[in-house]
Amino acid sequence: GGERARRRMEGAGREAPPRPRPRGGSPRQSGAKPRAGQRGGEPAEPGTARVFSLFLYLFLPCARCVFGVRYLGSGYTKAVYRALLNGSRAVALKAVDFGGHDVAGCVRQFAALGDCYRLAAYKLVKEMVLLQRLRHRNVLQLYGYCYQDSNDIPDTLTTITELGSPLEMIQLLQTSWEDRFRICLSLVRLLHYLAHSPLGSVTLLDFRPRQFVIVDGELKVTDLDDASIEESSCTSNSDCFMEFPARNFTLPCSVEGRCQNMNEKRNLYNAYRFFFTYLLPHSAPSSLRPLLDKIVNATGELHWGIDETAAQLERVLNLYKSGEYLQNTTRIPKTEYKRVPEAFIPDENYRCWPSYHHKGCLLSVFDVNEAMEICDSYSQCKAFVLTNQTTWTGRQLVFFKMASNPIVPDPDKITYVKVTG
Ligand SMILES: Nc1ncnc2c1ncn2[C@@H]1O[C@H](COP(=O)(O)OP(=O)(O)OP(=O)(O)O)[C@@H](O)[C@H]1O
Repeated sequence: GGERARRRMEGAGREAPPRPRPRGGSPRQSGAKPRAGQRGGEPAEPGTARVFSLFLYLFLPCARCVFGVRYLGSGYTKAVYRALLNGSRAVALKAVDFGGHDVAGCVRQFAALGDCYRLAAYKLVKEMVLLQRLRHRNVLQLYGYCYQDSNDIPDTLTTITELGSPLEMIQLLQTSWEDRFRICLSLVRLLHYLAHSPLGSVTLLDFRPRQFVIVDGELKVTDLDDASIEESSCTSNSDCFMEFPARNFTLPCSVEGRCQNMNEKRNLYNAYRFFFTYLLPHSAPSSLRPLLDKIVNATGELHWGIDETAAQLERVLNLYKSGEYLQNTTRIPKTEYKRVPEAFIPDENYRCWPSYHHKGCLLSVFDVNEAMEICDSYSQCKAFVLTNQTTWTGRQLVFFKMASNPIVPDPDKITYVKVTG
């Protein structure tokens, strides 16, 4: 129950959000605080200039840069808020949670709020430094930080990052395989980066789904305070023991006295047990199932490292995107379809699962043949409409309909009507 006890103080006894307060006078002492804005000699990347300029003016009291602060959630140590930067861009603010388990527990024991704050703020600073050094599309982007006085403590730190939405496993299980595969692929790309990061091989000691958020359909890691870079030292293999609830592993101890690839393998097994088993095989295209099952088994047994796992997931992506996964299923034309260009059927929806639209049956297809196959296999389906929208893999979104009347002109769509008889 430690995990549970550790969590959730939401609602009860919550501190007020870090409402930015205008502060009188005292100009910021430069050099006294970590400078998230100093990006050293990192290579320029797209958007760097914009991010850098954000850093520059966020060495400011929070009140000067964020507005409309709203509480989002919290964990053991930190509370997260949504806010508007310059009144436009929505961002996430993270600050030490004075009502959280860490600070409250420490204060109960030591009755020293200032020191307890500093102890907890260490995690926030560590996370900020890691977010700054580990730059990848699946690591939450750090925009900067600001200061404010809070609970009589001067200059408490607030970090400002990209805003995400919490990763809800139940919700994910109800989405299309394509979207679930995207989560697994972003996770594997993240773990590949972490295994080869500029800081060495990084492991996420706390790997539950709540350490991640979704931004535009991609998974990103947000909570890095439990990240570790040190590979365990060992004198024999038995020192390299990894214990999980359902399985244990013993890794080889290298001649240098380090547990070989332990950081990478810990991440990978966690990815298997929290993500792959639930998200990868379930309702996947049948021709991809053998490969997906192989990935799930190999990671569950830790037979592969992250490089091989990443390569195999990229392979699945290519098979899916290129339509190669369809090749051994040649369509036997059961039904004729009449093509009606520049036409749309506004009503006549029926529900299907997993649909991209909550009212109608909106699915992604590789091409018109796949759409015909889908319509052939649903007795309800009497027509379908190709839209000009695509999914993240570039597949076309298609509405399946239970009748073809009324049909209206629409320059961006093509309707196919089943010709019966
Ligand atoms: N950038 C973000 N956008 C939206 N929500 C976020 C963001 N970052 C964190 N959250 C939410 O806030 C919660 C708390 O954040 P975080 O995990 O960093 O705090 P913590 O105290 O370290 O938590 P834990 O005790 O779980 O390690 C997360 O579970 C997540 O749902």
